[in-house]
Amino acid sequence: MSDAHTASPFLGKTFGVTVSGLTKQFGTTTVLHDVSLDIKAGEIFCIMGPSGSGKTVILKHIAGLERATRGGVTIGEFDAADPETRNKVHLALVFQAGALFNSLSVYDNLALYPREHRQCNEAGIRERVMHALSILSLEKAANKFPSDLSGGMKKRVAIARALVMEPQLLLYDEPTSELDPVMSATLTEIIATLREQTAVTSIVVTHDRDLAFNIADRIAFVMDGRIRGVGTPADFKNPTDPVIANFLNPVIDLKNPRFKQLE
Ligand SMILES: Nc1ncnc2c1ncn2[C@@H]1O[C@H](COP(=O)(O)OP(=O)(O)OP(=O)(O)O)[C@@H](O)[C@H]1O
Repeated sequence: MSDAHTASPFLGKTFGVTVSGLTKQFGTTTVLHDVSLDIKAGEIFCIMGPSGSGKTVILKHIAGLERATRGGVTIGEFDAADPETRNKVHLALVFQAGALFNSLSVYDNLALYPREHRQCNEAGIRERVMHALSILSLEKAANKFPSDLSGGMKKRVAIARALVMEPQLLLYDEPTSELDPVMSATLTEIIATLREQTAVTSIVVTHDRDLAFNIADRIAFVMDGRIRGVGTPADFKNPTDPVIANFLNPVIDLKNPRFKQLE
């Protein structure tokens, strides 16, 4: 069995992701410069970096939602930009906004994908939906509507919905944004537990230092559309690169002209 296909209780397969020389231009602006990453099957891989550095654009290329200007992404042996790949790889996205349908109950939000894809009968769908809800401790919320839920619960529902798709690759964009510290810690545990239970490859775009350092097998730092460093959390405990060090432990200098207006 190759490195790209380790056992997963879902479909018996999970996938590594290779980003090769990925360059992306929007109009005349280049937002990704020759980005290369080798994400192993079953790994929790975090992508960190300042706002606007290109993290979400990388994630969108992995999800097949953007076309590369040069270079590309493969998921296992499949080209991420090929629409057929979505039929071969179960990929689920947990986006910043959660994107739940407000007119549908939590249960129906989760049941939507298997119903649309006619994957099983209603009894089978019920089993999958309730299993996903139980992993996220959401059984009691099944009949509620998104408007009745807190931000943290909506995030958990979004993850449960992704799980119903039986993903082999889970992509998270800022999973802990807008969450209080306790809920952030809970979510961190959930992501780690899911990987333990399902061996799913998880790619997490985040600003959240605690999240990344607690769950990542490896972290990539993206600065101005370029990879600045890749390593384990231990590698970055005391970073030698001053740019990464300043990102992780910013030194606020109130004499800096940027703060003049505050005086
Ligand atoms: N569809 C688009 N058209 C034009 N420019 C875009 C588009 N999508 C992203 N960009 C630009 O690409 C750059 C990187 O954006 P991206 O969303 O990847 O940043 P990010 O690192 O995820 O930031 P944040 O942490 O704030 O979410 C930004 O300058 C953004 O304005």
